[in-house]
Amino acid sequence: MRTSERTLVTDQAPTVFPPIVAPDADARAAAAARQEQLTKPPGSLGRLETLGNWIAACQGTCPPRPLQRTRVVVFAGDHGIARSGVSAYPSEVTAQMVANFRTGGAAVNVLAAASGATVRVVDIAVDADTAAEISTHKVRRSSGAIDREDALTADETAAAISAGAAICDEEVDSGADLLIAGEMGIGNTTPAAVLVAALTDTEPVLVVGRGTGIDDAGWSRKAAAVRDALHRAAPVGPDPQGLLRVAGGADLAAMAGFLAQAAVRRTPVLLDGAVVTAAALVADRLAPGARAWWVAGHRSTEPMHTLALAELDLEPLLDLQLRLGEGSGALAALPLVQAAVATLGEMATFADAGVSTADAGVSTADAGVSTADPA
Ligand SMILES: O=C(O)c1ccc[n+]([C@@H]2O[C@H](COP(=O)([O-])O)[C@@H](O)[C@H]2O)c1
Ligand SMILES: Cc1cc2nc[nH]c2cc1C
Repeated sequence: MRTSERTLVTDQAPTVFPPIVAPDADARAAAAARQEQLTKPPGSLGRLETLGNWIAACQGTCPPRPLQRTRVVVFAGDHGIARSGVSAYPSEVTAQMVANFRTGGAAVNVLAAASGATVRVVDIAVDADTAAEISTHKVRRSSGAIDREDALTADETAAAISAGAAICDEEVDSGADLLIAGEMGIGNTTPAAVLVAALTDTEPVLVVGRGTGIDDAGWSRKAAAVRDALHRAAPVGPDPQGLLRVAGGADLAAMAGFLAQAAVRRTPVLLDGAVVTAAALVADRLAPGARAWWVAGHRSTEPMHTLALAELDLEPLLDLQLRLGEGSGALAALPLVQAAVATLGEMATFADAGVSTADAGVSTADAGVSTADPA
C-alpha cells in the first residue's frame, strides 16, 4: 500500500534538529581549483579529488587540515526479533562481542589501529549488563520483537535519538574531525531492512539478505518478520521517529541521532554498511540535508544497502563483499580519505615544481574532466 492511501499517524513530540547547513561551497570550489594546479593531469586522481574537495568543504578551508582524530563509535544493542530464528547466531553474541571490542580483538579494533582511528563502544540496548563505562547511555535491555510489538516506547525513542546526538557532541567536543558509526547487534539486519523497505517503498523480499549467514529457512522467517513489521508500521508511514519506535530499535535510533547531529556539528562522517546506512536514511529524514556531510565507505552484500545508498544518492568508495558491520567497511575506506586529504594538501603545484602544464589548445573540458562534483 502506498503511504498516500493510508491514514498516517505522526509521533508526538518529534525530536527536532536545527536546519542543516551544507558544506562550504567556496572551500569546495577553491579545492577544485587547487586540484587543477597540482602536478598531475586534471582529474587524474579521480574520486580522490572529489573526496579531498568534500573534506575541504566540510572543514570550510582549502587545503584541508590533515585528519587527526577519526573516531569510531560502535552502537551495541539486542533485538527481540532475534528469538524468531532470523539470525545465524544467538543473541548472547552481542554482549560477547562487546567484551571483544573492549579488549581490542575484533575487526573494528584491528582496522582502526591500522589507520590511526580510535574506537568507542556504547551499550544502547544490550540485553545483558555490560561494563559501567560503556553503559551510561543505555536506553533499555533489548528492543522489542518488531513483528508483534513496538521496538520502543515513544519516550525511549526520543531518549535514544538524544543519546546518539549527545555522544556525537561528546566526540566533536573532544576533537573528532571525522566520525564513523559502527554497530553490533544480533538480529539488527531485520529492523534495518524494515526501515529501508518503509522509506523506499520496497517489497520485503527485495530488502531481506543473509545477514550473519542465515540459510534458506532462516531467510524465509526473516522475510515474514519484515512483512509483519512493515504491516505494523504502516500507520506511521514515512514518519522517521515513528518508524524507529515501531519497527527500528534503540541502537538504530541512537545512530540516526548521531548521524544527524554530525551534520549539525558540521563534522564529516564515513558511513559503514547496511545497518548504519538504514539509520542514515532515517537521519536524513530527521535532519533533511544531513546526507551532504556523509560519504559511503563501502557497499555491503545486503540488498537493502544498495537501495538505501541509491535513495541517499551516495556512491560507495569500496565494494569488497563485506558484510560484517562494526564500522569495518568504513575503516577499510579510511585510508582513501586520508590519501585524498594528503594529495590535496601536500602535492606540489606545476609552478612550485617547474613542471610544464598541458599544451595550449587541449582543454580539460575536451577531455570530459569534471572537477566540482560532490564527493
Ligand atoms: O551492516 C552490514 O552491512 C551488515 C551485514 C550483515 C551483518 N552485519 C552484522 O551482523 C549482525 C546482524 O546480522 P543478523 O543476521 O544477526 O541480523 C550485526 O551485528 C551486524 O553488525 C552487518
Ligand atoms: C562473531 C560476530 C561478529 C560480529 N560483528 C558484527 N556483527 C557480528 C556478528 C557475529 C556473529
